[in-house]
Amino acid sequence: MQEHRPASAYTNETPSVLTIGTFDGVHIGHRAILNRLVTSAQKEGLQSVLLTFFPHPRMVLQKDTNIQMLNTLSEKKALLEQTGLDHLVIHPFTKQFSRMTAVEYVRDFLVNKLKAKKIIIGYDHRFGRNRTANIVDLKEMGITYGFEVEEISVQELDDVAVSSTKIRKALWEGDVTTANNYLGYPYMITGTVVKGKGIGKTWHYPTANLQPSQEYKLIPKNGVYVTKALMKGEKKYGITSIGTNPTVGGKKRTIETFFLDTEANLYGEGLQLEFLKFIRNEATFETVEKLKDAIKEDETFARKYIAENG
Ligand SMILES: Cc1cc2nc3c(=O)[nH]c(=O)nc-3n(C[C@H](O)[C@H](O)[C@H](O)COP(=O)(O)O)c2cc1C
Ligand SMILES: Nc1ncnc2c1ncn2[C@@H]1O[C@H](COP(=O)(O)OP(=O)(O)O)[C@@H](O)[C@H]1O
Repeated sequence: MQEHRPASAYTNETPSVLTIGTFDGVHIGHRAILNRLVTSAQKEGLQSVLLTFFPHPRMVLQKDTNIQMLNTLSEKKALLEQTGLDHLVIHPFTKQFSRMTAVEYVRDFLVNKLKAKKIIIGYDHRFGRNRTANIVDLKEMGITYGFEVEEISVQELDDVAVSSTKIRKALWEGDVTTANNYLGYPYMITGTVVKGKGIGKTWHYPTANLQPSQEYKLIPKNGVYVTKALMKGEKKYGITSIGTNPTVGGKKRTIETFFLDTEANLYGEGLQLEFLKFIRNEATFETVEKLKDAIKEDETFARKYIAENG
């Protein structure tokens, strides 16, 4: 898969089959559409192209700083890489871009730049300045500019929307099992290990504090989870606590992992943490001793889970 950022970097002259969207999560429903795109391009000897806008239109137009996404851009690239897609075009959704008329957008951008010969798109897709144009307009423009429009059915689009909503809701409720079923892979947070309070080591439970690489990344509900990460190519399981550590009077929300059977200095390391199973809610214990007992139980739970599922 080749990456082109911004769209002006795209110079391939072979006609393309194009789809447009955020594809946040690249979940099973998204992959069905991408599979259709890739297969159609292969059959007709065309290039398969996904046009995605980054930063997300909502970040730009509504200055939405609370936006929560299932994928960072680099996670999304890695997932798309597996789909067989030829080209990922990442274009910044600026105010100026949003003011393009529907005809300018279709003629100059989709046809002249991205060489669209076929556009696979949802029946409810809207585009152009103020999002005034719809799929009927797109089909008419197709006659003028020589491309075909293939509509993604109501059913298929519904499935995609339902999955995205279910995944977000499940993660906000800590239900990573449901989220992972819809995603088709374990939910992950990528980031860097930073220094914490330095208490963990004194309890024989050192915890690697993960600073997510992007602020817009959705963090699952506060609680304790069985997790997994690769360290120098080696699979390591852990128990991760997401929360404010109320027992020790913490305030900041942290993502801390005690890795089982591991001894390593992880400060400054990049980690991709995969969430496998919810264990329990975060709790405020009366004493640190009781918290340590709870962590011991979490560890027992995790070892059993890994033995049965790992
Ligand atoms: C598996 C696990 C479960 C945890 N559960 C809780 C909890 O329920 N409540 C809480 O206040 N802190 C919990 N903690 C967080 C500890 O309070 C925290 O790891 C400790 O304060 C050490 O922090 P430090 O790594 O910044 O030194 C948990 C930590 C781990 C590793
Ligand atoms: N098994 C392990 N799991 C997690 N971190 C470990 C482990 N073994 C050693 N470490 C190191 O210990 C650090 C965490 O120790 P801790 O006392 O909790 O300090 P901090 O509060 O700074 O996170 C990690 O960042 C990592 O470098």
